[in-house]
Amino acid sequence: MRDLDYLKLLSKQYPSVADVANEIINLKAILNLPKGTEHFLTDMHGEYEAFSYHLRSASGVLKFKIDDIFGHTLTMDEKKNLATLIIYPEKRLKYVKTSYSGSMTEWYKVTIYRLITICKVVSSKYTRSKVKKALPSDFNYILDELLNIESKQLNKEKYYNEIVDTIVELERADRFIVAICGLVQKLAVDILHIMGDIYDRGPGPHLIMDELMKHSNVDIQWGNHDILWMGAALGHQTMIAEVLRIALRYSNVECLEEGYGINLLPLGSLAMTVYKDDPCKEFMPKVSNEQFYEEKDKLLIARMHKAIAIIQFKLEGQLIKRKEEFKRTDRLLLDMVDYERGVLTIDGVEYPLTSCNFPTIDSNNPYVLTKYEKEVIDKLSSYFKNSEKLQKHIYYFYTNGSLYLKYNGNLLYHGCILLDEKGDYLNAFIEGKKYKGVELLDKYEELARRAYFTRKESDIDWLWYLWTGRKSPMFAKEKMATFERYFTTDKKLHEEKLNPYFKYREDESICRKILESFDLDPDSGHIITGHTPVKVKKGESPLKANGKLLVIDGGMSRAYQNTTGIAGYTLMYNSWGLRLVSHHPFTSEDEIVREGVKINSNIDVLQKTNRKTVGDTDIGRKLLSQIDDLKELMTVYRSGQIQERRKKL
Ligand SMILES: O=P(O)(O)OC[C@H]1O[C@](O)(COP(=O)(O)O)[C@@H](O)[C@@H]1O
Ligand SMILES: [Mn+2]
Repeated sequence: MRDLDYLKLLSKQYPSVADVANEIINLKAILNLPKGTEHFLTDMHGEYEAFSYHLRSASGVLKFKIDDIFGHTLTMDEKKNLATLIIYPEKRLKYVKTSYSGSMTEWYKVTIYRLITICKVVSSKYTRSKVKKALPSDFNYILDELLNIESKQLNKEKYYNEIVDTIVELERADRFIVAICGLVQKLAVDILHIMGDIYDRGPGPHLIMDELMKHSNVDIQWGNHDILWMGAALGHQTMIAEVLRIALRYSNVECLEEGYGINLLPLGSLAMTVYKDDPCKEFMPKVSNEQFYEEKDKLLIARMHKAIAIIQFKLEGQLIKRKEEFKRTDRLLLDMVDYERGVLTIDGVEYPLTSCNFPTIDSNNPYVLTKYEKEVIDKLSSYFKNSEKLQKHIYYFYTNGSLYLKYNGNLLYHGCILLDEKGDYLNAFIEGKKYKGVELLDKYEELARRAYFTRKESDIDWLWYLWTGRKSPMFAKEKMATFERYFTTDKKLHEEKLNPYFKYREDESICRKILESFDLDPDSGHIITGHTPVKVKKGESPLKANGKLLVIDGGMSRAYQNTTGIAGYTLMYNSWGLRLVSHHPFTSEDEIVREGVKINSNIDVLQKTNRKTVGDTDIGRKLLSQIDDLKELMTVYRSGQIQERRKKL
């Protein structure tokens, strides 16, 4: 029996038996709608165009919907063109107008009828009120009418045709098509799960963030690269240096300067002064669009890249020394360099450095910044802290993100659950207490949130730990061999050993144990993760542990497509089950608009179940408990314990 005070409160919202009955009927009806489609994306690494394509096309699912709806009544080309229009309506309309030889009036009418048909199908999964809320304001009334009448219904056929004819006559067809295509995109997916690593390597993470913030239903599982940016945005100088180093390594200056208004001039001046005669060959940017860069531009970027890398190594050293708890003294590499002989000594073995020009390093005090370096990093950190856009994006990470998520029976996280060599949960001591498994993740999340609220450097240091620490579930590797990768050639030194979890994730019993420890059903649940690109080229499968665990990082990041051999995976979980889609490299929007979408996605059906309804989901369970509350309210109304307040007629 619910508390009477609680029911009194509820009675304010539902003041009469009739109101309660209406709501119960409404909720029960919702429980029987098909489960909404979940769309999982991971490791976008700044690839805005590919991301946007996935979002607009629901990762190829729209193309399949069109096939289902129109079957053989349309040709393959017609279906392809329709899909292209829905994905890129503005650009495709422009293209059609210049290339179509028939009557445009006819084209508009036929196209609008087809779009309405598709829209009806994708909206049929939702309540009328949810669809109404999603309608674009310009065409709210008209779309509501068109979606809810049958064109063949007696007396309505003329009315329906009249609406469509008038839209075309009044030259509103372009805007109407753009609006309805946007609606189809929106309704095709109910919720978007982003499994982390939006940032670094590619040019457009800020654009991805803008797009996500427009979306109505998104959750993010923080990736190590996102955590890095979260720390940088809070003004943490070590992480700012790291963010800039990676950006310069991939010559992504635009994202910083134009996207976030971060002025790189001070760093440029430092680089040109301090490294003016240094060829900086280890720091040449990785650029795929070579032709846009002149040699002198590349050299400038390389020098800035080196300048910030050295600042990063120094600041990291300072952090490691002040934070003994992180147990990271193995990374105090600047102490291990003989600056006269140009060698690095690790565990008694000497490795020659590829170059040894360190004009800002005092060999007796290698971690101290020069006055000039300090001035530059101070300025840069004020730019990061004052970038309004960056601050908004990071706030969004905190409000819509978490370290892991349990959703409809599945467990979602970016990297790993830390295990030891024996496959048991790895213990970690934090602030004097021992944690492992779920508790460890919860503790890390608490620390990440504390950093945002206190903004104390010693708290923000924990974000750095999550970026690269030995026991970080997002990084999941023993160390980050950045210095060695720049300055030594010995491949053994470049290795970054993965946590034993990556061996055990192939083991079904371990994956089941993990699901159970999160209070999830190991029979029906799945673990869904990103972080490690699946080397499809070498025969690796994204399905591990008999399909209990899925790794959906297939390399949306262009920089990793050579390793993976594909352009990424996306996962869809609709009312029929889980479907994994693999993608061929994204070419360009213009090419797709011209040539039409390619049918290049393979779909593997992982689980074909009876059709799931909202009643089978987490939301469904909440609705069921609301129904129970309402039933009790009805009982107390009837027994007179609470008075009904009937509306006056
Ligand atoms: O390939 P890049 O851009 O040099 O980055 C290499 C670094 O990125 C990392 O792989 C981390 O990034 P991921 O989370 O994408 O794996 C480090 O372990 C490694 O040192
Ligand atoms: Mn990652």
